[in-house]
Amino acid sequence: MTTTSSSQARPEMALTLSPLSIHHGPRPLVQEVSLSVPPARLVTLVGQSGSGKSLTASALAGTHLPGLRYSGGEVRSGAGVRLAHVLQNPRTAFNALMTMEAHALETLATLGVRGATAQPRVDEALTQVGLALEVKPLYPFELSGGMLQRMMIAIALLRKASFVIADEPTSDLDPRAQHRILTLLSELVHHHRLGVLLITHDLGVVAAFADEVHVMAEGRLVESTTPELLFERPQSAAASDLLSAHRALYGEEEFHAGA
Ligand SMILES: Nc1ncnc2c1ncn2[C@@H]1O[C@H](COP(=O)(O)OP(=O)(O)OP(=O)(O)O)[C@@H](O)[C@H]1O
Repeated sequence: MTTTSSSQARPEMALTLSPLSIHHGPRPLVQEVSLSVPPARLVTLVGQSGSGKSLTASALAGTHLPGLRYSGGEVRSGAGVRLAHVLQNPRTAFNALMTMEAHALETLATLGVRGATAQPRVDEALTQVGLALEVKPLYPFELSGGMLQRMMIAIALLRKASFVIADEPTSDLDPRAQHRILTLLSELVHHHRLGVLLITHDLGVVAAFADEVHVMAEGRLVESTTPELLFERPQSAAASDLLSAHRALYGEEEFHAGA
């Protein structure tokens, strides 16, 4: 989970990335990609493996990888707005020697919340993400991947993050656990005005949960549209390919939101 800054959130401003390019030596990995994640919207980023989604998302989360050359890519989100980065493999985000409660309390302590006021906040966040309070004394190895994903989201809530960047947050989970996490994120978007950038390989997820979809191919953003239009009239070859692959797996069913 990454932090940009502290103080008061201004949730009316979008999280934006000005045109970003990333090179590895002479090789372009991301080319002139800009993105905007408004509050209360679930924005998805799709594209074939290697198309540059994760590099773009991590740059938006403020992470620049060593050995790569970044140009442009200024991140703006309004003064004091906090971001949370929910990682593909949640286990790497936790300290193996700390309980869930210790993680949560440490998060609150960084915001100056300690002592008697901290405990009810922890319980509230765990309940919000559907985790039993019995997880508090448990260590990361004692929780499933899905529980750890929920815990990452609980920590994002404790940090009062206005935006969550989630890189295939459900790829390790079984379908039911996947659906629960995505439903939770979607509820936070629509009831708490959270802005979410979700990287996914699954156009079924796009159809069911996304407000917007951006398609990447070979390091470029090639299409930005709504899920409805993506399914009805894909404009780019990359979107058509993703759609054909999706239909080959799941059949010809038409788009329906909330599927
Ligand atoms: N640290 C790095 N050094 C060199 N090349 C890298 C590095 N990280 C990523 N790349 C390359 O950049 C390209 C884009 O990678 P990225 O991880 O953003 O793709 P992606 O669309 O997220 O793929 P996937 O869906 O498989 O996660 C790939 O060709 C990858 O091999």
